[in-house]
Amino acid sequence: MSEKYVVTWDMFHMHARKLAERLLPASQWKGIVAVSRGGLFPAAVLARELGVRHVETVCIASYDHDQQSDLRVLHKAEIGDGTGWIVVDDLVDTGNTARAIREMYPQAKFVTVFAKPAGAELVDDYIIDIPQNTWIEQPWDMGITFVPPLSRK
Ligand SMILES: O=P(O)(O)OC[C@H]1O[C@H](OP(=O)(O)OP(=O)(O)O)[C@H](O)[C@@H]1O
Ligand SMILES: O=c1[nH]c(=O)c2nc[nH]c2[nH]1
Ligand SMILES: [Mg+2]
Repeated sequence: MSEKYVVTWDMFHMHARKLAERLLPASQWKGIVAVSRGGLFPAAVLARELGVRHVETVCIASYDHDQQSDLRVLHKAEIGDGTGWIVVDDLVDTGNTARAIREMYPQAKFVTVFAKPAGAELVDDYIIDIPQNTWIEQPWDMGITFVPPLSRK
């Protein structure tokens, strides 16, 4: 990936809240399924904003840091075809994970915070468009580090 898009916790929280607003009224939902691990973060915000207490997971791994590998489903929430459920992930990139989710839960409302063009059409809603050649650096993958002053560079 040639570019980087750095996401702070504040920005992530703001975008996730905006996503929650678009999922009102909350009474239409039976619960939320987080696509673990990335989806756990927006799922917590959606659950809080929508007053949802029933939160499930579908556990999928497809990247070793930034290297894509075979998609592995480690755990699957038993929610039938997904009717009345929100399924949330942090982002859609190539769309591989999204395609697997669609197959598992065809009737669920599948949402993400970020979407790249190759996967954008596979989600029902998302907040921020990101170019395909850009790696999204999520706040849970970063830490605060010392930056030397300009005069010492
Ligand atoms: O559209 P795709 O190309 O499938 O990429 C999107 C998926 O990749 C990341 O998960 P990852 O497999 O890295 O696991 P993690 O959520 O545990 O970090 C991200 O959280 C999405 O679930
Ligand atoms: O942190 C991440 N940033 C990305 O851009 C991405 N694409 C797939 N998986 C990803 N994880
Ligand atoms: Mg993920």
